[in-house]
Amino acid sequence: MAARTLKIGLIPGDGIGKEVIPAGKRILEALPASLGLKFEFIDLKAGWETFQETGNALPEETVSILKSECDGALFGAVSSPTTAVKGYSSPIVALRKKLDLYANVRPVKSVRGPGVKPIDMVIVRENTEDLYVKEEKTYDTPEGKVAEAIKRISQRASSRIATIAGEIALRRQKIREGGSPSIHKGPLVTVTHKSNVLSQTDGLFRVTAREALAAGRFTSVAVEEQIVDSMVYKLFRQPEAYDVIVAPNLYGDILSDGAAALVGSLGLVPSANVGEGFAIGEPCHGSAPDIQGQGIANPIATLRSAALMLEFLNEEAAAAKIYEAVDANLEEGKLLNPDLGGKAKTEEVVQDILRRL
Ligand SMILES: NC(=O)C1=CN([C@@H]2O[C@H](COP(=O)(O)OP(=O)(O)OC[C@H]3O[C@@H](n4cnc5c(N)ncnc54)[C@H](O)[C@@H]3O)[C@@H](O)[C@H]2O)C=CC1
Ligand SMILES: O=C(O)CCCC(=O)C(=O)O
Repeated sequence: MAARTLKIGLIPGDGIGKEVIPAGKRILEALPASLGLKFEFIDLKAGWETFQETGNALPEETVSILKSECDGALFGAVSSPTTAVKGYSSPIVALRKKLDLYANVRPVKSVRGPGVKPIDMVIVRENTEDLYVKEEKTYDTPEGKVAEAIKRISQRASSRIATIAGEIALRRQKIREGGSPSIHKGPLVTVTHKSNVLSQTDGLFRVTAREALAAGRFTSVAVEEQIVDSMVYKLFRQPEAYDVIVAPNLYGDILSDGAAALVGSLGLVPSANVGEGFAIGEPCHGSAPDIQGQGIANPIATLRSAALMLEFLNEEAAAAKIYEAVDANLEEGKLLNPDLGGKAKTEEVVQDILRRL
């Protein structure tokens, strides 16, 4: 069999992005040759440091190389400022839109072990609209300043995100039927929203998602809905109840960081930004300035993001190898980074996982 060569863009960004993306590259390079996969890597720039050097947080070259040369990419994290800086705009938010990576898929899974609450869910977050259209303005009134933001929800985006959520639920069910142990009995998609208050925007998301999931091919998928605030409550009390969650952009972002706390650390939770035939693996965490430069960032979210990217590039066997090696490290629990209560450095965890691969 001729080897398939995948061209992967590497965008470390800022802070611990620079510490974890090299680990993602190394795990791809270390995959067994028997899988028939080869990789070529292209280093690409984006982020706050890039903005300071060039005046542009997302150089046009990065976008054009991703579009014209790459099969996929790994994105670390960027340090976006919390106060407006003229000319700066979050490069990852822009990339998702420019490449039409309409789904942000975030699996959250606990480690198997005695006394550990089993959690195995995927949060499927809409990735192109909602408040992330970033159409904001501030104006003066006699009572002081007022700021406004547009929350845009479209039928098209809501329908396609619910459709991919349904497909992911079916795919998970198929893996279970293949004999993988699971805490879930059948495929379930939970649609989350706040349409009791935002009846137009979240109302459109809710109705459209339910319509998409009513399609014939999803008849085996149970569909539930849950208002986002009580969803947080139930997520914390009964996380094992969730299989696939589909959410508008901002709720999906918030829910997935919350869910990360349930499985031990943001440093464990991966994501993939998925479009038609293209995927960017991206850890859910940010640039973690509080630990940057110490060599202690947990690389696992990035390693799992590399695997997730491979899954969406139809390389499930290669992805499974990475998941197994990571799970073996966590289940043994001897070499853990400080976010999980251990003392290991990033490099030690990477070495341990590479050895298991
Ligand atoms: N996709 C992206 O590029 C994202 C970027 N950010 C940016 O990151 C910066 C910092 O944001 P924060 O709110 O502090 O969120 P953060 O996710 O960077 O950090 C939150 C907490 O989790 C810890 N943490 C995160 N990843 C970890 C890892 N791999 N290993 C061990 N501990 C880890 C951090 O040390 C910190 O205590 C901001 O400038 C923000 O704009 C935030 C989220 C996503
Ligand atoms: O800080 C940034 O530039 C982007 C933060 C993005 C983020 O949290 C997300 O939506 O995944």
